[in-house]
Amino acid sequence: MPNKKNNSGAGYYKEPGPKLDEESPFESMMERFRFAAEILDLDEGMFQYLSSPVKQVTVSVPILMDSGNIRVFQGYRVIHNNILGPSKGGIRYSPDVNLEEVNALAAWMTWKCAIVNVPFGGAKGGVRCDPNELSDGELERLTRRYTANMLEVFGPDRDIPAPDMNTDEQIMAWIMDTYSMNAHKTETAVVTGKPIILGGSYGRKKATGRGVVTVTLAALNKKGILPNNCTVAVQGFGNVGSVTAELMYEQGAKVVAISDIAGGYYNENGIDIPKALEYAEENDGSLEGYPEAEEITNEELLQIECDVLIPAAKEDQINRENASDINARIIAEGANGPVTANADGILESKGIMVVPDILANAGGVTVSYFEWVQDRQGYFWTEERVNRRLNRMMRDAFDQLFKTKEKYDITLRQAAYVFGINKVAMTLKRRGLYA
Ligand SMILES: NC(=O)C1=CN([C@@H]2O[C@H](COP(=O)(O)OP(=O)(O)OC[C@H]3O[C@@H](n4cnc5c(N)ncnc54)[C@H](O)[C@@H]3O)[C@@H](O)[C@H]2O)C=CC1
Ligand SMILES: O=C(O)CCC(=O)C(=O)O
Repeated sequence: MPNKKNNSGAGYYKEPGPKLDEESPFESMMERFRFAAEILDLDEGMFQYLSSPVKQVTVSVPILMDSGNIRVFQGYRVIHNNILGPSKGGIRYSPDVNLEEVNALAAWMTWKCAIVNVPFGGAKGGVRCDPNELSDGELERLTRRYTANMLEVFGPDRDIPAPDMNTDEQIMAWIMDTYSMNAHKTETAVVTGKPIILGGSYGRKKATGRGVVTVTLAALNKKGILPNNCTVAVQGFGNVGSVTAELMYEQGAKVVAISDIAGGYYNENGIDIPKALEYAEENDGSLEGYPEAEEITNEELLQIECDVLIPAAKEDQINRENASDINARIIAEGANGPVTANADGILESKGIMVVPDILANAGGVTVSYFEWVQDRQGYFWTEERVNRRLNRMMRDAFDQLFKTKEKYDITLRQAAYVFGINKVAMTLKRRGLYA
């Protein structure tokens, strides 16, 4: 018999786990999880099952640097849950990567896959490094050694990585090749976000941004705002931010601000996004020194008066310190975890509609799923077919969560957690782990 939840309230669930910062990504995830657990009346056993990662792997990644010295990096992979299928999630390279962050990102993948209805569990990985300080050769050796140390974790039926911050299709190609060398056969489906020539999917590169735009348009529609009559600010100009800015621009929106790690650029008349893309392309991905716009800070970008704010860089950008200064009508979370749990209530009280990360940026994993399907079938789709199916799945997920929001009279974020967690819990019950 399942344990029955006691009735001592939300505090009951706060018991286990390490002491965390009030605004840590993991604590933000758990805060929302606890809320959804109360609504769903999850019993204690189910609560603990769904909040505990299935597997946390930490590896040392020693590599030979170009200098001839050995340097050892820390690598992580967390499988949060695999009840819906093999676990899925990106790999990030960043000096900030740590186990607690990866735990949060892996759990978000679990709820995200459930929301868009792809048959995957949730995982995430990373290596604590500054890729800007590594040569191409060092980056390749790092990726291959990390993959070699994860051979027992990764696998097309077990756990399938993909790109995330500071990782790209070349890094996915090295992962695929290292895994295949060890499997003694070419195993394209072990990783997604690969180059097309290696079994990648048309549309994957732009999929996350495309999905952000699909749900942003749906949110604008709910607010009665036309896309060609709206202003947009985008934080982050990498894979997610640049594509989102480009596609919103193509929709006729006025993109008034963009930024990257070096700072932001503002033009009240709208930034010419194709020009900005060209500029970044010519400057190694950086917007630094972009002309035809006023320089602003990332903090100022977040406070710009606009219809849609799209944080597409990293976690914890909108928090209890600055949430009351946000002047957008809609926030569409391109990044994972850009708004902390402490900011949720402040944004809600200001009437800002937040399209949460686990819905808004799910286009990436959706097309990763298409890529995995194509690799396993050895039959490849056109870009038009990928984009059409992506738009439909994102739109369906938005509508489903909107219904859940209305049913419980909660925010869209709360609805996303309720829907995702409920689906995983129901699947677990059907599979009979409790028997
Ligand atoms: N690549 C993908 O398919 C997916 C990415 N995401 C999430 O989207 C976010 C961005 O990922 P990508 O675009 O792939 O990474 P990326 O590495 O391609 O780009 C990151 C961008 O953010 C900027 N940035 C970094 N730190 C910043 C800071 N402190 N302030 C302002 N800008 C900063 C960088 O300069 C760069 O322009 C991450 O949270 C990632 O987890 C979510 C779903 C899928
Ligand atoms: O494409 C994927 O499999 C995962 C993308 C990802 O890491 C994310 O959605 O946060």
